[in-house]
Amino acid sequence: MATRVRSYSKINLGLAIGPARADGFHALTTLYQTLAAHDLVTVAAELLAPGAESRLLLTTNDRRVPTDGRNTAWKMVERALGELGVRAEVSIHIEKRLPVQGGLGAGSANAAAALIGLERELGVRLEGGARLRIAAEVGSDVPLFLLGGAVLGLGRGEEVYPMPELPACSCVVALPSVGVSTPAAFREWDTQQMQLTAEAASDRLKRLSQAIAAGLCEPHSSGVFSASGEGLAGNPLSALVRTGTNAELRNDFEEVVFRQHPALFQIKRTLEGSGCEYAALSGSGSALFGLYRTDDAASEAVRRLEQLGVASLRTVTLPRSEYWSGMVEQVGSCYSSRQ
Ligand SMILES: C[C@](O)(CO)[C@H](O)COP(=O)(O)OP(=O)(O)OC[C@H]1O[C@@H](n2ccc(N)nc2=O)[C@H](O)[C@@H]1O
Ligand SMILES: Nc1ncnc2c1ncn2[C@@H]1O[C@H](COP(=O)(O)OP(=O)(O)OP(=O)(O)O)[C@@H](O)[C@H]1O
Repeated sequence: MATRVRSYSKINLGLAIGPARADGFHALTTLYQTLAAHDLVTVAAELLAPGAESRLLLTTNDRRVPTDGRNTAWKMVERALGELGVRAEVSIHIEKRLPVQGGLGAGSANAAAALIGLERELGVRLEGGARLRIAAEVGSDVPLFLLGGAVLGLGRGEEVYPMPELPACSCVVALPSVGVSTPAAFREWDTQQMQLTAEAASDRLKRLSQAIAAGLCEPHSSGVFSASGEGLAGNPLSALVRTGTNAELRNDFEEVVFRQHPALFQIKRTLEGSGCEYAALSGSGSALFGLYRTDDAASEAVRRLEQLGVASLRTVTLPRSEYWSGMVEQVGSCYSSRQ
């Protein structure tokens, strides 16, 4: 038997970049939201006798994905076996459906999915704190995938806090053909922001935190919350975006990435057409997303992107309960392609 795990993606509803830290990372405040669009990660694992060496085999349908110790899923499994103090033979197959270097956290999600598959296969579960710790060692974006739904990311993005559920809504992700390197985007940010004092850089983080808190609080504090509104109307996501748009909900990477790739700004404008609640770059890009009030509005966005010659995918935002309920499936053979 093997375990197949839906390795869901994320967008960053807002992302503020703070000062560069001594360890080479940047302080961040970000609001992650998981999406239903996913890769498939299939794990088969068997315990080995004490004294044997662990054996890992990683395969994938995408030539750009490393199949050795550089792969995020490999790193995660190696660390998890070490933490559990066991030896095992582990096969991982990654069926890539999401873009590589897209800003959708696909590689990071693969790492979390591999851990979840491994635990299922071995019938063990790492303690919660240890899971988050090794996830953070593998990458700043990995821990969010151990929570799912709407997640606040602090520190370098690895310090994660579950936020109130935001109801699912239609999402269109535009997939420009360029890839953006995350470290290069951070370096470019530093070059552009050299004149900013550390205090001013920290203030950016605070302003986004305040926008998130104010937005998530608004439907409750104003007494207008209603589940009966059409699409996004009257829900906390809508309130967040409405409050945030007037304040600080944005992605700082846009300042860097749009300058280097002006076509991406054009795509954001296209996503912002009728019925769009909010559109932004995700992470360091190159993917951009738009959130829509209705399915018709999302279809219209896809059509307009097609006219521009830009590929896209239609998906929905994935609240935490749905993130976990549909994630795992037991399969007969490791590489079966049934979905
Ligand atoms: C841009 C985002 O996708 C936003 O969600 C993430 O911050 C990136 O997370 P990730 O891909 O998991 O990134 P990591 O693998 O941890 O880091 C890759 C590289 O990006 C830079 N990096 C990353 C995160 C951060 N807070 N500051 C940084 O400066 C560092 O140069 C680091 O070596
Ligand atoms: N499991 C994996 N899947 C995809 N890429 C991987 C994986 N493991 C390592 N990599 C390497 O990581 C690089 C970035 O991958 P990824 O697709 O996660 O970027 P991303 O979508 O920009 O993620 P993020 O939003 O976290 O910045 C790739 O160029 C690839 O060489």
